[in-house]
Amino acid sequence: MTFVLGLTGGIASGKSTVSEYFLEKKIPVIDADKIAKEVVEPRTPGLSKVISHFGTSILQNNGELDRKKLGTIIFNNEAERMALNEIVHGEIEQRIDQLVDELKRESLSLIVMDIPLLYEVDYQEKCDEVMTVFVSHQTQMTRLMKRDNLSEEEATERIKSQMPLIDKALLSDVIIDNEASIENTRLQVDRWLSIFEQTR
Ligand SMILES: CC(C)(COP(=O)(O)OP(=O)(O)OC[C@H]1O[C@@H](n2cnc3c(N)ncnc32)[C@H](O)[C@@H]1O)[C@@H](O)C(=O)NCCC(=O)NCCS
Ligand SMILES: Nc1ncnc2c1ncn2[C@@H]1O[C@H](COP(=O)(O)OP(=O)(O)OP(=O)(O)O)[C@@H](O)[C@H]1O
Repeated sequence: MTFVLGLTGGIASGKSTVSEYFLEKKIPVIDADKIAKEVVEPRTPGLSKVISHFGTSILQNNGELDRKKLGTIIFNNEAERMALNEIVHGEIEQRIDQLVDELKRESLSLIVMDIPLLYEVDYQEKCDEVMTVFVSHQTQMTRLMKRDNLSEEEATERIKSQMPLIDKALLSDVIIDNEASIENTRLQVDRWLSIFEQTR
């Protein structure tokens, strides 16, 4: 039986940093952010629906989605965020389910689903365990502002648009503390993997 590990956390808490490590270890990772980008590529039904709702002003000159512009709209307006979620989440979930089915058919022992909004969309039901990548609010703010070049206000809005990270941590089976170095974080993942292998 393939074990499905859900990987979640808050915006900029370090999910990609952890999923890159799983990939280095040759463990397949389904990346929800990547799938979310694919469903709104040029000439997709997803992008057409997004344009119908948000208008052509959310496009760049080359016809691609202006992600920065759409981000500014949805992270500042709950109704617009819910509208976008309503448009794209169905297809994202279908693609994730399809990938999980395909990987399960390969009889792999472990696969990882990296889903930022895992609890928000109730995907814990589809996981054998959930791992939350946790950092303090201050660290999350600092890393988010630096990585995405955001003001304090913009970073706060983005963090507030998600379930509080502490609630995700409390709901999850495993917490990875990503406050210290990346090396330290990797050691915690190693520990989980070694327990996983011993108990299989
Ligand atoms: C708004 C968009 C265009 C901004 O694109 P951008 O390239 O700037 O960011 P990216 O997609 O890399 O997302 C960065 C992070 O933002 C957070 N985030 C993204 N969408 C949402 C959302 N709808 N609600 C809350 N947080 C979100 C996640 O933590 C994600 O990891 C994009 O995030 C998007 O299409 N979101 C809707 C799809 C979605 O819910 N994605 C989350 C994974 S399923
Ligand atoms: N332990 C760490 N020490 C220092 N910087 C870190 C650490 N972990 C991650 N970072 C940096 O913090 C930022 C956020 O990390 P990462 O992109 O992995 O988060 P994420 O949870 O995948 O974000 P998102 O939800 O936006 O996709 C990145 O710039 C990353 O390089």
